[in-house]
Amino acid sequence: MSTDVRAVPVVIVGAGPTGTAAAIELGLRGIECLVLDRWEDVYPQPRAVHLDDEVHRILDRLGVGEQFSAISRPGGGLRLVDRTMRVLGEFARDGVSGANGHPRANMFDQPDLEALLRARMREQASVSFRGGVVVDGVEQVAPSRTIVRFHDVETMAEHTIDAEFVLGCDGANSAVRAAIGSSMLDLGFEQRWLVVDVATNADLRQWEGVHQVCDTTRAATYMRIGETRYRWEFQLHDDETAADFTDTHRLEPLLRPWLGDVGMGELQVQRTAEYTFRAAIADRWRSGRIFLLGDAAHLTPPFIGQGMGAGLRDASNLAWKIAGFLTGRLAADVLDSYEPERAAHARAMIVLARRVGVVMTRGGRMGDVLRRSVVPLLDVVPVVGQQVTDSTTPPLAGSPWIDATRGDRLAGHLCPNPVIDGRRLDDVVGTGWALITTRAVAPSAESTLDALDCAVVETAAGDELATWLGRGRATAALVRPDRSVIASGPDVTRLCAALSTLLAPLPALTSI
Ligand SMILES: O=C(O)/C=C/c1cccc(O)c1
Repeated sequence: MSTDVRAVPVVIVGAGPTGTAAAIELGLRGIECLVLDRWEDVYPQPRAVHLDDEVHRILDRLGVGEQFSAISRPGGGLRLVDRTMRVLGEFARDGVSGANGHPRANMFDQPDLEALLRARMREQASVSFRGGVVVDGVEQVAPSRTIVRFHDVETMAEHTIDAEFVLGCDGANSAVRAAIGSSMLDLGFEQRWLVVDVATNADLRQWEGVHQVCDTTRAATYMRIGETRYRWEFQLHDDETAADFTDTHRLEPLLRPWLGDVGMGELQVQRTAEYTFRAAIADRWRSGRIFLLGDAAHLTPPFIGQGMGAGLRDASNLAWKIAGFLTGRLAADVLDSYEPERAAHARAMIVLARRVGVVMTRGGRMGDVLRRSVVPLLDVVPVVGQQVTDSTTPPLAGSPWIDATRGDRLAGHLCPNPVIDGRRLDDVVGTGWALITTRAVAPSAESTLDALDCAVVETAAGDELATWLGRGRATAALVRPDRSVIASGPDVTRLCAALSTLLAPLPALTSI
């Protein structure tokens, strides 16, 4: 056993997008953390392909938003088609979302995004990364002390480290989840699908959104994810495996409906792989100061492209809370808000994805007939109809850190991100708290907010923010570092008072 026991405030297990995002968020707040991963480099194969405009804002806050725009391609939205490609329903997402300031659908190749995140993580002075290691044990020995044991894959040298917090971002087979005795609750969806990634210079001339083929005999998904990159997914029959589709003769009949006059010889098949699409959520996301994030906490079928985004939302929800606690500015109860806020949101997105999956794949011949009326179906199932159409995700709820007292119409919602004097609100406000108000702030409240390091954004009638406040029947809104509204209302003084009960002032700078 090595004797290199040392301590670090936060250990992050897993350097996928969720773990890296959490590390960057903590690093930007000066929190020391150690990130451990089985691999030195990012996994080179394509996987997730879509993030929405809300999650693009998270990437902005991490400092990789512009780079992400450069490696991603705006998507056209979602189209449900039958097996003859007749359009059953279309949910267009072309154009930039007014609220968030980014394309509502962003298509990309996961290794490209992971490379950006890794590079950004390495820029954080307080973050260390150790690849080529496997975590063997995570044991909380005292309320603020967890021992993480890991070994070097190459040398087999064993190490231990003390952490105050451990973030399990270690994926679907999470060792951290097992260590805290949490189990995945099956939410009733499990299907084997074939995933086919193709590169080609040929233009397939298809609609630029995601095509979901609703067909009980062979449900399928097609989408363009880059200038020269395309993704197909096909439900596998019970007697099939991905190995049956490695040669182009077997693949051609599957791809042909989208190829027009493009020949198979013009396509480079980058990868065929089998995935089991599941809907599941962890029964507990936390034990003491050990937390689960990303696929360790939830598995979302890919039919609405919300799987990876859920992990980035977890990181964005939790990191400021841990940093606030470790710097003494937030009380420990802020940590209690992570699981209720994120579990309810993740579950809603899983259920929505599962419903789209069911519409696509189940019901036999009668199901095919019913799917012809899928548009009315989406109208009558509000969560599917409204969310698939709007591409907005549900407001956060369920914790005292969202003060959704009766009548507060904005609490839990993301605040908009308009351009103010040439800069987006998120750039103006940075990584901290903000008060958005249509009324001038009284000097006493202003000095309170200043001591709390809470930015004040005054907005005038006719501005986008003022219109948003007006729709919420509020004149001011208090916005958390993750841009969710904690409370809104007509009384700035009450909001300031509320913030002072939650947030300690910045420590005064001591002069020498
Ligand atoms: O609703 C959208 O805009 C995108 C949906 C989507 C994205 C990626 C993969 C999918 O199967 C669906």
